[in-house]
Amino acid sequence: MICLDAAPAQPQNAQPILSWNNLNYDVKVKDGTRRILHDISGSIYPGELVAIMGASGAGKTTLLSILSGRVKGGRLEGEIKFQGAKRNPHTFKRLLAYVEQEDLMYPSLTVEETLMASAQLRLPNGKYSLDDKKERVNTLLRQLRLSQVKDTLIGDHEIRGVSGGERKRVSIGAELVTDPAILMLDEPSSGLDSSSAEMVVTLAKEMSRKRNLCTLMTIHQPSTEMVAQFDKLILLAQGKLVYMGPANQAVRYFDSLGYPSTNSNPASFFIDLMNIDFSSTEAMKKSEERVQSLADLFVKFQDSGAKLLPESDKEVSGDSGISTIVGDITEEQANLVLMESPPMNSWLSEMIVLLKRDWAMTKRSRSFVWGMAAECLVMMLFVGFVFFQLKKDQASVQNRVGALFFMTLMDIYPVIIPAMVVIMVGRKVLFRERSSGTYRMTTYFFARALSLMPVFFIPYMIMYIGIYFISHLQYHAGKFFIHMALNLVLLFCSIGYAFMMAMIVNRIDIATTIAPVSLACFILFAGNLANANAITPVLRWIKYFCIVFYTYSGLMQNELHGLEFICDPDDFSCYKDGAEVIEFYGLDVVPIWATIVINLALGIGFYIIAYCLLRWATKPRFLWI
Ligand SMILES: Nc1ncnc2c1ncn2[C@@H]1O[C@H](COP(=O)(O)OP(=O)(O)OP(=O)(O)O)[C@@H](O)[C@H]1O
Repeated sequence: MICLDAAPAQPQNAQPILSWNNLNYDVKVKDGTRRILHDISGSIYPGELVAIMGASGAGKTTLLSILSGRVKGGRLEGEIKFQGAKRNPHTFKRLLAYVEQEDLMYPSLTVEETLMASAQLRLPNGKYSLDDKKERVNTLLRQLRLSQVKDTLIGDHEIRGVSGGERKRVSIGAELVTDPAILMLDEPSSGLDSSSAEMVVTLAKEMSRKRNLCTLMTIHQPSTEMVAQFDKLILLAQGKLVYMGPANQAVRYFDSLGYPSTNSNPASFFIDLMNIDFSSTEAMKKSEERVQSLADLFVKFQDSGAKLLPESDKEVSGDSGISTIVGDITEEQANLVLMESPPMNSWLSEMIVLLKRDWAMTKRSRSFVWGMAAECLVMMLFVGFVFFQLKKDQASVQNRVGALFFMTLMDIYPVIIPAMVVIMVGRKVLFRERSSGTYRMTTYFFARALSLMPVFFIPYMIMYIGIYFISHLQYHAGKFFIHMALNLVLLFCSIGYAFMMAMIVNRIDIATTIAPVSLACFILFAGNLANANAITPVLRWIKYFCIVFYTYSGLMQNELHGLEFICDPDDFSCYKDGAEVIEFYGLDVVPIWATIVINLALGIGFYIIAYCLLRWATKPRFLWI
């Protein structure tokens, strides 16, 4: 039938790094289930560059997701072995470098910072010193042709950064900086021009050879030059395997089946052969029959035990200047793979790296940092001068009540919504990093919270101090520090609340709609707009869960106790002293110390809930076999 070579392509005793048998994958559709992959078997070896090709919808991404252990939903059957044994999820995750189609990185970090953070988080400190990690990053920058742009920001649609091709290479670099055994790339050429796409494939080849790394990528329609770089092809059509073998034998294989090449680009020829023609019912039926026949013939071919060998044992790729040895991986190379996953670094060192990374990003969010500082300065002057040098008359009672209420509002509205947006921005990167086990969730959470705090705490403290002295609240050291403590604890609660909301809702537009509504409830029960004692008993208890109520109550008691007001003896409705005001507003129920302690406890509660939600929401729910 076809020209077959007797000898195997791999060394006799070489062990595949990854092998899979009879993979079947079904998903639920409206009228039952649909089989996406049919009985797919295969194996890949260290040092090989393997491409999964097929028309759109053939199942390439699904197969790659299954092999990487990242498929979600549906029903998966079959067997996958890593180095001849059942995969251990933890080990496999740490030895796999997976580059998603979308380049998920922080836009405000530079290329070098991105690679360095990956190296510091993922390379074990016990094995690599800081200098070793720097050296490794520098080598990678050179190998990935990124040295020229190492100080350029990654960028996105808002920040001008590196080009699309360079960004893809950084994504690859961030994964390769570790010692992976397998590199998987989902459509690495998508969105790139032909020369950038070719460069990515060339680099993948170079890395595979240099590091004895098995690289598996899905690719839609590569150029002839790119196909020439691949060692092995996996061709899928309608979820069925129609070819798996040396890349330079595929044309010969189909020719022997009676399908001579009709295109100078082999990839276009394969896609034409495997494509379903939807132009008419008849054309569709014919193309479906052809695909079925190709799949059946490949099963027969595999069952016959025959093997396809590359045309030549050695080829040298001229244009890249990279030595591409096809099909002659030595036995020693084939088995030279890490068996164990690298240990995780200590909690503290992880925390320091993440804090530095988050702080670098926070500092560069100039519009956010300066916007917050400017807002606090403007509000300090505005509020301070509206309530300028409060006296002891009856009008000053209203002004004190209003100034303190406004200050509590300032602690929540302008904090919660921007903080929530900042927390939600890096969500996709977090999912990617958690899927590859880059760090612990506790270190991520602490670093994120701690790096946000100064942006709010520093300008807010200046604002509180400014308003306090401009408005002439009671000049008493003890009262001043209690006033500061009450406001700072509310600020701490607000950031915790922002974390919680950001974890409950996963879309910024929904979160920014829901948050103001929930904040409105806080304000209603704060004790200013509605009298705390006069709210209907059915709802009155809500104030005890309201952070604003405690702060406002504390601020009012702190400021008003000890004040005597000028009161016309004929005016029965005037307040004689602060105690009367506090009593009238119903804010004398909880002592000041308790308002601070309760708010602190509620704030810590928000952070704990946010952390639990973070763990739950970002937990990878992948099918595992
Ligand atoms: N969870 C799912 N539910 C329903 N259909 C699914 C699901 N996952 C995959 N599919 C379908 O399975 C088929 C294969 O999808 P897959 O994304 O693997 O194709 P692909 O070859 O990577 O395509 P493309 O090149 O267009 O990205 C498609 O028809 C897709 O719609």
